[in-house]
Amino acid sequence: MSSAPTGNVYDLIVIGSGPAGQRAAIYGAKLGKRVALIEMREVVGGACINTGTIPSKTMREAVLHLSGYNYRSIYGMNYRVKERITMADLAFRVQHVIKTEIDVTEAQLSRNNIDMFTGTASFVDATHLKVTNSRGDNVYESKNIIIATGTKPAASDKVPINGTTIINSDLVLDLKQLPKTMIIVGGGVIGVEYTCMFAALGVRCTLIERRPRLLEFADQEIVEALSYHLRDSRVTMRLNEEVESVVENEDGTVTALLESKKKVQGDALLYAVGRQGNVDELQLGNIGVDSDARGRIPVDKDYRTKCASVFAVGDVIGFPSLASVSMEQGRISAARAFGDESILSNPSFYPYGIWTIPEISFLGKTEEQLTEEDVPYEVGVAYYREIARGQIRGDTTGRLKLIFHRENKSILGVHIIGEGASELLHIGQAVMALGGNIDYFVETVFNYPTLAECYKVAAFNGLNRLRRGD
Ligand SMILES: Cc1cc2nc3c(=O)[nH]c(=O)nc-3n(C[C@H](O)[C@H](O)[C@H](O)COP(=O)(O)OP(=O)(O)OC[C@H]3O[C@@H](n4cnc5c(N)ncnc54)[C@H](O)[C@@H]3O)c2cc1C
Ligand SMILES: NC(=O)c1ccc[n+]([C@@H]2O[C@H](COP(=O)([O-])OP(=O)(O)OC[C@H]3O[C@@H](n4cnc5c(N)ncnc54)[C@H](O)[C@@H]3O)[C@@H](O)[C@H]2O)c1
Repeated sequence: MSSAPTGNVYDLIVIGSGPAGQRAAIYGAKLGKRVALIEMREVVGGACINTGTIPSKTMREAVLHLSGYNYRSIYGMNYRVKERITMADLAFRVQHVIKTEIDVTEAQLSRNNIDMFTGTASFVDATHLKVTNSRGDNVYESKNIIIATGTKPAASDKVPINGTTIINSDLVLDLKQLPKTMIIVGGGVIGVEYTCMFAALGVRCTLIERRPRLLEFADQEIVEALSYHLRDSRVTMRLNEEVESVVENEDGTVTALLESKKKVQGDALLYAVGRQGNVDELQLGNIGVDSDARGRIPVDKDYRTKCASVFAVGDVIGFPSLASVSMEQGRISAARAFGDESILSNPSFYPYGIWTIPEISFLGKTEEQLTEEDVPYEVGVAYYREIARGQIRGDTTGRLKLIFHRENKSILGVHIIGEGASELLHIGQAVMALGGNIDYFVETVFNYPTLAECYKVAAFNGLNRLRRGD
């Protein structure tokens, strides 16, 4: 065993400063422990602040604002806040928010007396880490180590990412100009979110997905509603098609070669076929821990790896790979490391927010899952077009769908597509988590005119169907 200098001994060391690592470190500090956080990048925040969640959600906001997209149903299809939107317009707002988020995060970490070290961490053994940076190596020691190293975009030898015409989700803002046509490979969350943004900017998009449907974990009816919007935005969807390779053409365009021998040409291509865990640098073999082919580390319910002193949280452990859930896993792992059982969090109530245009949000079961499980359910739906706030906001295509048990009327799922979906979902989440049933919505008065009214309308609709025995 290598020993660390006395000053380098901590109660807890966290590797990675994304949402999982930040929350683990702060929770440890709040328990009064001496905590160090190691980050290989020059800036804190991980994929969440620097390349993933925050940039993509800020870009979406800029797209919606500048394109006037949300108000076209009121002022006409030609309504724009700015003609000729450039990548620089989008990057301007994104860089501002990234900088602010980094500042806020650094302040939180330093306020909690967390020691920050820049460098790449690797395991020497179960309680010692080597941290390497341009100035050399240092060894740190702790009885508790939390891996929160996140993921990077999956790559292929046959897809030459060049940062200009062939990009992955880390490089979207490096595009010098908006392409006229764009190919998006992968109909998962990243591919679909960016397709919506580029389509709202007037880019002709072709979305290629090897499975028969997009977002396969979401409710089918909601995905069908989204597909309607994609087609309406002139997106061509090629489902059941796998991209085998991508080539750069002499005229500067790119061509995706499909397994079916078809070819799709475009000005630019976004490759979004999943993510790969950041485990290569960690030397997990030195602590007897394995990762799978996608770089995911197996853990138990407390996020402990096979090596008792080492936990793993966030995207590096796989599904659901969300910033929200990564934060919670970070807190729980730090708590468990010090025998604190006080945080109880039920994964069945974890929500999903997909920032498509319009956005989608859901929690609980889908109709397909309940049918598979032979659960007797009924559905109540409210359409935004029937809700005053929907008309006021100019979103007349949204809908909220409540799924509830036919016998005890407990809420089994809430699925929303439409502006405000991700915020609106939390009402259903609270009722579900607190064990309420659909009667709550019937008996409760909501502010008017708000989208919350959808819950009441959907509840009445569902109960009427139940009575009629539809
Ligand atoms: C385009 C995109 C959009 C997204 N949108 C959303 C969204 O809307 N909502 C949502 O909830 N989630 C979203 N996500 C997912 C979200 O970003 C991740 O779930 C979250 O960032 C995972 O947090 P993490 O802490 O596990 O890892 P990360 O945020 O990836 O952070 C890991 C950190 O560890 C560092 N690191 C890696 N290896 C080492 C090492 N050996 N030594 C030192 N440091 C190391 C990395 O440099 C990085 O800073 C999105 C992701 C992407 C890519
Ligand atoms: N709003 C959010 O919460 C949000 C937003 C973005 C990303 N994320 C997280 O990031 C993670 C990664 O997202 P992602 O979209 O890259 O991965 P993903 O695994 O969700 O989707 C990748 C898609 O690409 C398809 N695919 C793979 N190879 C292909 C090929 N050769 N040709 C055609 N299609 C192919 C797959 O079938 C799959 O549907 C997700 O797990 C998600 O949790 C979350």
